[in-house]
Amino acid sequence: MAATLIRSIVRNFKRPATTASATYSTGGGGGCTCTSKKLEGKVALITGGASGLGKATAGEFLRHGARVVIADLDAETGVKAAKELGSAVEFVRCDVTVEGDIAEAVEMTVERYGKLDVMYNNAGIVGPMTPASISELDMMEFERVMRINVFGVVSGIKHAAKFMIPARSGCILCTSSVAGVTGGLAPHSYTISKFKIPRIVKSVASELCEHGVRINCISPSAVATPLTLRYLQKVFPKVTEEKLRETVNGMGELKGAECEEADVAKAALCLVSDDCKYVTGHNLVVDGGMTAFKIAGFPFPSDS
Ligand SMILES: NC(=O)c1ccc[n+]([C@@H]2O[C@H](COP(=O)([O-])OP(=O)(O)OC[C@H]3O[C@@H](n4cnc5c(N)ncnc54)[C@H](O)[C@@H]3O)[C@@H](O)[C@H]2O)c1
Repeated sequence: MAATLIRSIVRNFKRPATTASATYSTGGGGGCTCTSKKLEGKVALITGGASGLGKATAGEFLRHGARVVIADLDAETGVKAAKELGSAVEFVRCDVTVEGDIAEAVEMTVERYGKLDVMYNNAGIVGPMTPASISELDMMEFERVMRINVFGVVSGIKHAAKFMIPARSGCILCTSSVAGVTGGLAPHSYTISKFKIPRIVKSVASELCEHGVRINCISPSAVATPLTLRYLQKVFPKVTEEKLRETVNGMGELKGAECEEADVAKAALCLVSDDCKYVTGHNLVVDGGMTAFKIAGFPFPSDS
């Protein structure tokens, strides 16, 4: 993700990004255009829900009738986000690298609402952008990224499953990335951590199936969120949010479509709602065709 963005930014500083007119989603801008509420009466817990994709998904779940608990490391942003989103949202401070925090967030949700229908393990970090070479990888940093992006996800699955298995219902979602679909899009630590998520999901789905519990993951391409901006600014300190949005929107292969947080949120909604009641162990890639691209002139040169 990060390396592709950097290449794209460099290209875009030289030539203006193609302007696109539509979005990946049909509703655009985060508003719900449907008439039926897909999560009416459901209770969802979202890690990393204070910002970016987690916050956008919290908003989408709310619009569809869910009550949402945001679990995040950043208490200030989390409290602000919960206030902004409304009274059906609560914040709980939680560090996903601490198993006890996850266990408490799940227990608190079940105590308060009597159940847990949706567990969304979304919290993640990119980690350092450098070094580029595996031969210089900082193993402490590698461990830190794995602890948040992998340990945190497995821990979230474990503690949600404790309630969902006896309830014989529930749905777990995890965030991977296109960086976990094809190599070379992001630093090694991030890439390795994201490659693990679809495999974890397959492994766990094989057990949870027999309890009527679904588990899937979602793999977005680059979206203009605080995470993307923060990390790009480490390489290009002058990159603005506007420039980032312009660049991200020029990255997908799908013509006439722009990528927004809402596209990921709507795909997440689809996976956790009954629209996908027969889908489990799946990795839904939301990338505007980025990982399905065709190399120009291959296999037949354009002038043949
Ligand atoms: N933005 C993108 O382009 C993109 C693309 C593909 C995948 N993703 C993935 O989507 C997820 C969300 O990313 P985002 O872009 O919304 O980022 P973001 O930085 O906007 O939000 C991530 C949230 O996770 C929280 N968090 C970080 N460490 C935590 C911890 N130890 N415990 C609890 N919360 C913690 C942060 O406080 C933050 O609120 C991540 O897993 C990321 O890898 C993002």
